[in-house]
Amino acid sequence: MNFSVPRVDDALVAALQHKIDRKTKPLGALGLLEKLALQVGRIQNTLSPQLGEAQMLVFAADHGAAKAGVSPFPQDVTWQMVENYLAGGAAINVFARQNKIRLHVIDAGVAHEFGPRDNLIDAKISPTGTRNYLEEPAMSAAERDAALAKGIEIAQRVADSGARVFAFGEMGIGNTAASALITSQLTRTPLIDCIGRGAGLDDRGLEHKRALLQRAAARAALPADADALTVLAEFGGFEIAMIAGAMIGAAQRGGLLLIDGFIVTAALLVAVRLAPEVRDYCVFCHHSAEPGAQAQLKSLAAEPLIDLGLRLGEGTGAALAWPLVQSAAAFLNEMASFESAGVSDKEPRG
Ligand SMILES: Cc1cc2ncn([C@H]3O[C@H](COP(=O)(O)O)[C@@H](O)[C@H]3O)c2cc1C
Ligand SMILES: O=C(O)c1cccnc1
Repeated sequence: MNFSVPRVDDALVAALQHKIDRKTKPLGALGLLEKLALQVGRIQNTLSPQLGEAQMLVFAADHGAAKAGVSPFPQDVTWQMVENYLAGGAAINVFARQNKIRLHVIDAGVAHEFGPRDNLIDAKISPTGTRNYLEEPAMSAAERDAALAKGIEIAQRVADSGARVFAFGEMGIGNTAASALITSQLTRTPLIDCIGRGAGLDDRGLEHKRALLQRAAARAALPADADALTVLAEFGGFEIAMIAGAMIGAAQRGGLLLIDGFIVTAALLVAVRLAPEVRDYCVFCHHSAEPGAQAQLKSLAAEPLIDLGLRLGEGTGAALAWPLVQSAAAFLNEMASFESAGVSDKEPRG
């Protein structure tokens, strides 16, 4: 499999910074939007970046450990929510419609037979979801590699239709637990600091999730320096693996990556271990309320654009932040400069 991603070009950094600085505003006055404009220009290697329509890829899959009680919701909610996406009724449907984002729903391994359906991409790695990592590795090396390859292929296919902006979302009951295990291992953070309430566990449920995940980590007994591929196969899930692949595929095509929530960022931790260059294509959209997000963002040196206290996933944080990304490109392309507007940029001297 080819994980190689080109480095983001820095040939235009000085020219982009000059263009940003000559806009009719005090230096740096557009704050984070200025960094974003510079990043978008660098990724597209132009002073006039064009974003076009954003593509939201929502990957769904089931987790064997869900039946052990790591989530307050039953596993069936995964396929039921996929039906909700297809019917247009979930939060991500609403925000994608509102902000004119194209939604792609991908079955990476949901334990449910959907049959042939319009608007559902069938990329099932297994008809039953991952295995229970409390007992054995969640996936085989072959399954993991198939999921990564499929993710690369899907993102590249979307890129080849002309897309330049990719957002990632997920649905999979139990996937905050898998993400906690991955995050703890790849950022070398104590597991306890990576485990949160997910879809809404109460205090007792949280204690139970902590105990189960400590058991899972003890069973896997990975060395501290275990590589990302091993960690991914150990804890899953198929949606996380496919998102990691899709991130690599999108970056290989020079796309801008909009990163949402805790699970998507766990997938990114895997992707950057496989291809470190992916990091520079990422815009961190929303600061997840899951406690493990702290370790993720620190390890990626990331500063999310917004914090609305969301703890939903589905790509909602990315969909909500998309207009800000558009604003960054718009000011770079459309705002007048001191010269073009005839605005004085200095006190006259002498
Ligand atoms: C109705 C419903 C809709 C959702 N949409 C996203 N999630 C979110 O919750 C799940 C992760 O939480 P946990 O690890 O605790 O199961 C994921 O599916 C995630 O996308 C949802 C969860 C539910 C219940
Ligand atoms: O931050 C997330 O992505 C998240 C948090 C809780 C539940 N589902 C997703």
